Amino acid sequence: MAIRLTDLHKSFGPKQAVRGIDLEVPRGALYGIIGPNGAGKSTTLRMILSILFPDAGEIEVLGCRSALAAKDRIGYLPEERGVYRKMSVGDFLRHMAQLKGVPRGDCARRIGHWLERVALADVARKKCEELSKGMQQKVQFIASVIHEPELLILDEPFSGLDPVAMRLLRDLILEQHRRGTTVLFSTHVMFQAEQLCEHIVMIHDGRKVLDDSLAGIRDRHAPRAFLIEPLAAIDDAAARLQALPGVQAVAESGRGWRVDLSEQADPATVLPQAAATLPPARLELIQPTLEDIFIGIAGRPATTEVEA
Ligand SMILES: Nc1ncnc2c1ncn2[C@@H]1O[C@H](COP(=O)(O)OP(=O)(O)OP(=O)(O)O)[C@@H](O)[C@H]1O
Repeated sequence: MAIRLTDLHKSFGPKQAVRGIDLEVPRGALYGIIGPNGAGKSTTLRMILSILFPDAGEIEVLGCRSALAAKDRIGYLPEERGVYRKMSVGDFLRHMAQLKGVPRGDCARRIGHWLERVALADVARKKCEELSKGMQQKVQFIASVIHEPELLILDEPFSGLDPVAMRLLRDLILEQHRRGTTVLFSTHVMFQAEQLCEHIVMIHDGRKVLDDSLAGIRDRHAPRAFLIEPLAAIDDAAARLQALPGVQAVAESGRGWRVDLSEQADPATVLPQAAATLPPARLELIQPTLEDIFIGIAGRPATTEVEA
């Protein structure tokens, strides 16, 4: 295991931020920790990194009792972005690389290579404060990988990035994963985890509520809705669909309707009935998103602040 957490607890005054989290991340895995704002993701990551210390529980990182003993083998992109504003980008990256044990003679080559990769080859001499927020984030990502860590921990790596930068970062994270780095990242934007991860850990209110491969999650959370687009317009189509046994709700969607099923209904029974009622041009099951699954577990949308 790259990371092993056992019954981890952390409170801030009366606030129980993390309440009994167990987690095992195998070496080489790509894990996404998801959950709404305030769920306890950053607190968990900070405890893994020994930035915070748990009130109770055990932590093992890369075979060590503490991340401090393995710090040169770990890369970290913190949620609160922090480049040295007055330093040039090149000096900042040189400083970070040397802190992590990159040989002096190899720093310039690695920095040049990475700045090129993130399309920032021309900013090495600029002061960090002259860069946009997204550019600073790319620079900070470089700082987290320049020493070729075995374990890479990224706290909300996509926040504040435009779609092009987001895609670039996603590709770079996948590349790290392919070269064997264990990657653990957090996000409150669930589709980002769906796009990237093979394994999802969902945290809600300081507790782990889901820990499974994406494939396993899909198997366990069968579709509970379908989309139907009729061949021809029919006036009372929505009412006809709503009248079918097992249908909970019907809502207009594009050229047709989204039909949500009640808990007991079997899609294999309802779909043929819907097709007979409303001959379809298109009829397909809607896979639940992680967001839907989260709502199913937590009973509320994932984007709201969760407080105890
Ligand atoms: N240093 C601190 N002092 C007091 N309370 C804190 C501190 N750090 C976190 N908390 C509280 O602990 C809870 C969990 O916070 P945490 O930052 O771990 O959540 P998160 O899942 O990372 O959310 P976000 O995506 O908003 O960062 C929140 O209620 C937060 O207000």
